Amino acid sequence: MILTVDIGNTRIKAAVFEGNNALENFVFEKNELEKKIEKILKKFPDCSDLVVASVGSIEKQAFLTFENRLKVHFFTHEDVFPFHNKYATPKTLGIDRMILAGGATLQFPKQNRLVIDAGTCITYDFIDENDNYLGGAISPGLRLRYESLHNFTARLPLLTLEAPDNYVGNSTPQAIHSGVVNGFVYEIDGFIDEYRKQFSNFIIILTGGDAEFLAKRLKNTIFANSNFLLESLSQTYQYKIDND
Ligand SMILES: Nc1ncnc2c1ncn2[C@@H]1O[C@H](COP(=O)(O)OP(=O)(O)O)[C@@H](O)[C@H]1O
Ligand SMILES: CC(C)(COP(=O)(O)O)[C@@H](O)C(=O)NCCC(=O)O
Ligand SMILES: [K+]
Repeated sequence: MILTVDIGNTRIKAAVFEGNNALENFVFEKNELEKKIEKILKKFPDCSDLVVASVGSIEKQAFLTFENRLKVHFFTHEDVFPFHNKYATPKTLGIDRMILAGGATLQFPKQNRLVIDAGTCITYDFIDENDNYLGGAISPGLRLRYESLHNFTARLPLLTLEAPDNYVGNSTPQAIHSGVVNGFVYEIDGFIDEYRKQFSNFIIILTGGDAEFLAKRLKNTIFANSNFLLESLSQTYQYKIDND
């Protein structure tokens, strides 16, 4: 039994896995890390490994306290991954993107794959059928768009996510919802269309905190799996153990 922990820039997500089965999922804030992990381990005392991917501000030292109880693995660029990294700056590629690429390679063998993670940022990652990680794109996520409109202007209010009534927003709030939500949806559909021009066939995996909201609004039909990063963490860890 393993406990996987994904430390993003907004929230921490965790899940306990028995083989490929997620037994329970958890979401919490950075300041609750130690307390929450204690609680999870109390509930699942059979966890033998704690596996972490962090792009947030939390480093390996935060997990030292658990090392006398279970095996702690904090993923880094030094680990073995199931793909060939063709990024021009492989050492700066986000560990979350490497884990997503690892999971996509292992779960969908011998095909082109596009992974879209709609989290704090939207990340696009493309792994071709020969398991070459080619790269992708990084853009602001949904909440980041609402927050930056507010933070970098004098007159725009901070709004929370709401589906716009219309493309033609007839008030400040409706104009912001239209711009943020429609811009977000058009961007992703637009990217998918561009990839389709370049690669005839690929599967699309959509994940991240906004995946569910997004999936039903896209022109392209995509199956959303909010748990894909944690599943990938568990699978990439197993791959690492088998190939070290
Ligand atoms: N309770 C919540 N707190 C913060 N963001 C949330 C929440 N529920 C949904 N979201 C959405 O999730 C996105 C962040 O996704 P997430 O996958 O948690 O990010 P990260 O992995 O970067 O920490 C935000 O854009 C926001 O719209
Ligand atoms: C792009 C990211 C900030 C996304 O983080 P997230 O939205 O998952 O919190 C993260 O993958 C990162 O810090 N990447 C480093 C730069 C790169 O991947 O090229
Ligand atoms: K992301």
